Amino acid sequence: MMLEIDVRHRQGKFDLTVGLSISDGLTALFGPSGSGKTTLVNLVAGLIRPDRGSIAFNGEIWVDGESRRFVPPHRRRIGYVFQEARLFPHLTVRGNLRYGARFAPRHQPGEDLDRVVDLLRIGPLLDRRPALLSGGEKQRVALGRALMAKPRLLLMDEPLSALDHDLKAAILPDIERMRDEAGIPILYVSHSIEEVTRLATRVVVMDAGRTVAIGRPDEVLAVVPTATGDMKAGSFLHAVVTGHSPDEGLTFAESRAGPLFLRATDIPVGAHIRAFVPTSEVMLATVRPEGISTLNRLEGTVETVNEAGSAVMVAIDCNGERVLAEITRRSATSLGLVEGMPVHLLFKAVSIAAEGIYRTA
Ligand SMILES: Nc1ncnc2c1ncn2[C@@H]1O[C@H](COP(=O)(O)OP(=O)(O)OP(=O)(O)O)[C@@H](O)[C@H]1O
Repeated sequence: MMLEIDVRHRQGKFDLTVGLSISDGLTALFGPSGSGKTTLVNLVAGLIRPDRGSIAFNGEIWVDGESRRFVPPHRRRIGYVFQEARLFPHLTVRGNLRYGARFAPRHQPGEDLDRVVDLLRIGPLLDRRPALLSGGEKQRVALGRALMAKPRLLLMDEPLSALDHDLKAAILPDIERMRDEAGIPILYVSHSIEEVTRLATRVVVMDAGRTVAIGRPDEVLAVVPTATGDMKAGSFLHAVVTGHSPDEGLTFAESRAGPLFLRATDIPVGAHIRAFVPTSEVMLATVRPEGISTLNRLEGTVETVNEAGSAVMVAIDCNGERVLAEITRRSATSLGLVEGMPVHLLFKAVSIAAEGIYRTA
């Protein structure tokens, strides 16, 4: 499958200009609030008509400004799952699923109910009405209802953001199965690095109506837009929470790179986390520093030294964890940094923002 998007659309002061090809798998649209993710999804769904440009799916033109062609939403055969499940309250789960099948094309029967029920583990819920379901169960049924229509493309706009952490964790494997077994391409909007790293085969990072990075999650998520819309480069350290010290306002964690001291969180001991360390916060030293307040002190080997604008980006391998440090050219020269050189890394506990610490399992 290939979805080709080349559109320009204005909404008040907001201007979206996107040229993008999306293929099979789960493509995550990621970016700060107001960056245009929902607008892009609505353009693909046919809920908004772009000012200019075209959208084509497998060569079938859905929108084209020049020829004024516009295929209405119900003819595109797209499944759409929103933040809230929007189930019919008067129908049982089975009734909601069967309703979805009514939108399957005439010449093709709807998806097999048993298969969808198995895929999403909703068998025990079939005779219940939505009012008696938990948030996570409702969302699973909404996914099932979308699948029953045999969509050619599934759009999911923050489908898990209303769920608490445990419900999210329970439903993520279902979405993975949908991605891998149902074989339907998915365009998935999310704010959560945790969801995106786990689910996406490809990530499109958006900022202010533009695509600013496209690639595999591990390639592009080292550059994350902040809530203010700025781009912030950094690296993720994977660690396990080992303890808390509320009096000191600290959480302790252990990573392959060494012990980490983080701002206090309520993530339980034993949980796996990722901590986003901004490149600008990492200091480098060639000798072990003594008598300083900085709590995080790691050791590693210089992997690469690359010029990045007026600064230098140094990648350091810390026992398998890769940390990026941005330093001035002057510092890089005075330290004599070269590949293979052992270095000490320092960053303060407070240099990792609370929202830069994510639970992964
Ligand atoms: N109907 C509209 N008229 C004018 N401006 C609009 C309209 N709808 C959305 N916008 C603006 O377009 C921009 C993009 O909105 P959009 O909802 O696509 O962002 P988003 O990335 O999905 O954000 P969020 O993550 O908060 O859902 C925002 O600045 C928003 O205020």
